[in-house]
Amino acid sequence: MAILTFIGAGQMASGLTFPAFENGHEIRLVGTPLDRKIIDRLRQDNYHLTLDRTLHDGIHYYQVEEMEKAIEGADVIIGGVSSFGVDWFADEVLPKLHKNVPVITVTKGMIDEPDGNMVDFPDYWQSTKAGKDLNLNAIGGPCTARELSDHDQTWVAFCGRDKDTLHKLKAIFSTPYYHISLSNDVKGVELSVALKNGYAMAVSLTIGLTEKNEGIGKVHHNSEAALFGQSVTEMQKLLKLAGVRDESLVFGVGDLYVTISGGRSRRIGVLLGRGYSYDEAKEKLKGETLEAVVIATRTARAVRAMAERGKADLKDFPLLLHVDEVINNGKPVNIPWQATEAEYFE
Ligand SMILES: NC(=O)C1=CN([C@@H]2O[C@H](COP(=O)(O)OP(=O)(O)OC[C@H]3O[C@@H](n4cnc5c(N)ncnc54)[C@H](OP(=O)(O)O)[C@@H]3O)[C@@H](O)[C@H]2O)C=CC1
Ligand SMILES: O=C(CO)COP(=O)(O)O
Repeated sequence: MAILTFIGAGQMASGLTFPAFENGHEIRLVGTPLDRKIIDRLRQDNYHLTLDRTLHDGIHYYQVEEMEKAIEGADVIIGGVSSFGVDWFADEVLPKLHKNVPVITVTKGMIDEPDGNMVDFPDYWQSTKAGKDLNLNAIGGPCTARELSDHDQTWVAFCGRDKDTLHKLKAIFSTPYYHISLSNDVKGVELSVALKNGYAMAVSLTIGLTEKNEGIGKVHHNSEAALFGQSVTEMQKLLKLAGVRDESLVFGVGDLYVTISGGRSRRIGVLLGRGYSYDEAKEKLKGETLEAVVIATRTARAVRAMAERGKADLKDFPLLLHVDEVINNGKPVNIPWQATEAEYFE
């Protein structure tokens, strides 16, 4: 039995307690300063307010000021914040961790540098004073927290630099419904699953457009599939520009599928497709964790920076740049269909 301390009691970290608890481990779930109500309610009856599921009885719950107590004696630390909590995690959590205790995080996202270099979060944390000696790993791939909580068959990748650590982490979390591939291409896996958020929003524009033209509830799959293909093409080019391994794309592609089917990034795309402005859509989804807009903005900025330096061709990214225009410049949705046509000759 291992002691697992989850920091951040959002939906994903809390969903991950299911496989971990069922494998017999001691679970300590610590809320961030924003999770106070979630922890209060969990302490009453194990019901998680935003996950909308009841966690296993026997999990230990901690408010943020009890974090150090929860970290004491832990064998693994699981980071559960969203991309909006990355700096809080760097400033408030990393300095409290011991370098021989592995960390694994669920956070998806990336930071773009002025030259267009895209930095994944494990690398970002590793570059901080408190993070430089830590053993930082991450989870990427298609996984919605509620479906994992419901024991739906789930397939993810654990990535990190040390093979033995990854095998140890896999043994802790692996169950007959939680399937874990391993990779040491941290940047590849993490960028792939981050990029898909912006593209899930882009594909979902077609869902909203269909509803706008033909009525709510009307569904067409051709247009969704067309932009799915275009998204994969653009993601593949982005990963190539980032210099990562080809096989890491597959985790982002699976993630794109699940996010279009049932993610929060879908909801904003659908509203934009229906004709709401970005501000109106944001207002309608107030309180939701919407990472897609930040990711699409950062990715478009990175592509433009690389294009200025002659490293990328803007013509390769019509969908990304259109989404960026819609959310950041108020342009109406007008999918650049012609630009998605390609010619492939040997
Ligand atoms: N690796 C994987 O398998 C998967 C990962 N994800 C990713 O996991 C991350 C968390 O998603 P999810 O749990 O669904 O989101 P939630 O919104 O449920 O939880 C987000 C967590 O981050 C905290 N947080 C947000 N902003 C801040 C801040 N400024 N400072 C400190 N803490 C903050 C939240 O507090 P509060 O709840 O009060 O906002 C909460 O603890 C996301 O990056 C998401 O993309 C998602 C699916 C699968
Ligand atoms: O990452 C996800 C599933 O793997 C969920 O994405 P959303 O943040 O869009 O809900």
